[in-house]
Amino acid sequence: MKKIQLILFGIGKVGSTFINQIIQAQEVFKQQNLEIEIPIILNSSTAFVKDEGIGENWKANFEDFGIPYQVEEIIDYVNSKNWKNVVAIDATASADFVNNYTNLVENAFHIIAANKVANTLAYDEYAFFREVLKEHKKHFLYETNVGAGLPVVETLKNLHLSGEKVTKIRGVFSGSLSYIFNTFSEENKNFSEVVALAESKGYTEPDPRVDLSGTDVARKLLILGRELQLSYNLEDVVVKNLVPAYLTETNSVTAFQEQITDLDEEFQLLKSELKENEVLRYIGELDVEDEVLEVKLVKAQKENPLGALQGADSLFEIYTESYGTQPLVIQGAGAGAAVTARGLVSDVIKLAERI
Ligand SMILES: NC(=O)C1=CN([C@@H]2O[C@H](COP(=O)(O)OP(=O)(O)OC[C@H]3O[C@@H](n4cnc5c(N)ncnc54)[C@H](O)[C@@H]3O)[C@@H](O)[C@H]2O)C=CC1
Ligand SMILES: N[C@@H](CC=O)C(=O)O
Repeated sequence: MKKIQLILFGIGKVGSTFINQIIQAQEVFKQQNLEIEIPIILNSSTAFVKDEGIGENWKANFEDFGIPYQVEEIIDYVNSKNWKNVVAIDATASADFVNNYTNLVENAFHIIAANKVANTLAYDEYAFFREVLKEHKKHFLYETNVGAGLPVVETLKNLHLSGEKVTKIRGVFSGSLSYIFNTFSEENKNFSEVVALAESKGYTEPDPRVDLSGTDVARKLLILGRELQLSYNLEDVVVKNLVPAYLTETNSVTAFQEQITDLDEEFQLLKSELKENEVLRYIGELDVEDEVLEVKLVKAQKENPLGALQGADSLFEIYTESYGTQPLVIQGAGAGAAVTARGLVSDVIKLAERI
């Protein structure tokens, strides 16, 4: 039996769903000769440790027996246990936490991340971390960075590494914005109400401005570009920001949520300009040949693939030399705790096959 210890950073919507999926899938893991445990769970200030695995009562135990921690103490503790296969799961959205990645890898942790920050650092830092991984022979998996549980990163990587020339990637990369524009186009609700609904369903980032500003889609575009070994930076992506400057940086998330009604009038106007068979779509496009990375709001006809999307579905069209005029298409729920957590579990299984 191969034993794997998961150290879970971030027990919000995705992290807590991940714990429950891991607990519920124990029998399936056993059939694959795997014993997968989560001995440590952490939020930004508190850790709960149980060497044999946290078990079903983890929430109550975290509240009752959680202790303050420093990441360095967690690393020392894990080292003292001599566990053979240790994986840090990053289910935070934290840029600060990413500063620990190198230290974790140097201390024998593999990393699986839903957090997109490490893959969108300045190119030099991104490349440096790849070197650290190579030097320490550790794995870093992040399928959920793009399209939540959809197999986008691996598909693109496989195409590229098999010598297929990818010419363009285009689509609706944001599950939350897909949901927002689907609902806003079809229902008689203010834009601000629809954003609040998307937040309540767990589709947005912890700070919804990361979605509405285009940053989340720009990150995904950059991550895909870097899978094609293109050394772009976030600044290379031309982005249509839906959040006005005065709501972008200076206000807290709560203050933004209180002021988001300021956007209602502008979006109502945009909606009134739509023809009957049109919907708004926030799309990403990477044109490899023309070196264009762009995130923009467009009008799409309901009967074409972009316009026909439902719910929080994302759509990725990959154009290559072999998939010329008819692209390879990956479509499905692009956000939500259940699909994202399952994507993390699937990365754990992939990692287990490699170690
Ligand atoms: N919600 C979704 O549909 C998807 C989310 N993701 C990514 O998953 C990550 C988590 O998203 P959610 O669960 O929705 O967010 P969330 O806000 O519900 O949870 C984040 C958790 O991280 C914790 N945290 C923050 N800083 C930390 C630190 N330094 N150390 C340890 N814990 C820390 C917070 O206390 C919170 O428990 C984000 O990076 C997001 O981009 C990726 C794909 C889809
Ligand atoms: N907020 C993101 C979640 C997945 O990455 C999105 O809306 O797509």
